[in-house]
Amino acid sequence: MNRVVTATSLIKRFGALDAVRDVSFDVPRGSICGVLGPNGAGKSTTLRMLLGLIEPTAGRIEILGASNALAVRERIGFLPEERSLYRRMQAREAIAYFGRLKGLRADVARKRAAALLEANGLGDAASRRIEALSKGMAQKVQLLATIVHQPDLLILDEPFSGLDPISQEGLEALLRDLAGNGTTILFSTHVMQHAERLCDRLLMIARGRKMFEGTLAEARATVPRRVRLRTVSSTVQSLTELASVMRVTQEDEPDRWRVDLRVGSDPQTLLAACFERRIELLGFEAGDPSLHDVFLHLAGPETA
Ligand SMILES: Nc1ncnc2c1ncn2[C@@H]1O[C@H](COP(=O)(O)OP(=O)(O)OP(=O)(O)O)[C@@H](O)[C@H]1O
Repeated sequence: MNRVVTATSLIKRFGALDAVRDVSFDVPRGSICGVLGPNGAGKSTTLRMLLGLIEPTAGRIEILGASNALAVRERIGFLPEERSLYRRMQAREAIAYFGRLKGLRADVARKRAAALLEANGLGDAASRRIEALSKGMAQKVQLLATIVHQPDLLILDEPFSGLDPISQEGLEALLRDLAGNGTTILFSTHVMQHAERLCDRLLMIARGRKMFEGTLAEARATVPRRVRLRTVSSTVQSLTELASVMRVTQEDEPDRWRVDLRVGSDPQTLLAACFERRIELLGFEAGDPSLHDVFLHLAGPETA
């Protein structure tokens, strides 16, 4: 695997608090990788260590081939959780300014800023001050400022927070475009649905510990599959070697059952067993577990 980030046994203590406890993970080149976890899990602390903003208490980081992000800062874009654009600057100038900070020539930075605004539906906002933009527009401008120097690696801390659903969709589309053009993206979120739609890879952390690292399919495979059945035949209760079977207690719908498959059983095996035992099915629905289900399963209900 061609990796852009390799973090090994990262630990961060703040006084008596273990904010990050022995977390290791990789970010493959070209991937969209989500760092998931509830508030206080240690996501921002992990990203800040990668960026060289805070020193790990222990552990090793390799980022774009360097042991310290500051050595490769021109190749990294970072959107912090606390948004900060100079409110009196015009949108185009604000983006160009960040480009200049990353080493672009003034004329190149301005040209790119104008092109980015245009390409992202904000052409009309180019000469408006940041303070005159809506929150969603200002956030988009800040993201454009983060990518104006065309970084190889983009790190975003909670990029979706504070955006309405339409702006969230717009941001998802922009991130997909960037990834399609070869940018590696690492972002933190506590909203599982964004990760579910966007990510190739996931890192789940809870209370500073890594709970899972891998693909979406691998994450889903950690949870026993659940099937929702409809049948009036109570023979369904005899399927105990395959699953734990519970009637869904709704008086007006006595034919509904929740079937939690045992490890190693899959919905096809269950379906075959139903036919074999002549259980007449009125409904059979085998949904994928959501990332929320995966998180609850791995980290426990009190963490989600
Ligand atoms: N500079 C600091 N000094 C002391 N404690 C800190 C500091 N930064 C973070 N913490 C603590 O470390 C823990 C992890 O915080 P962190 O910000 O990494 O969580 P997070 O997963 O990003 O949460 P959120 O989604 O709320 O931003 C929290 O208990 C937090 O209070």
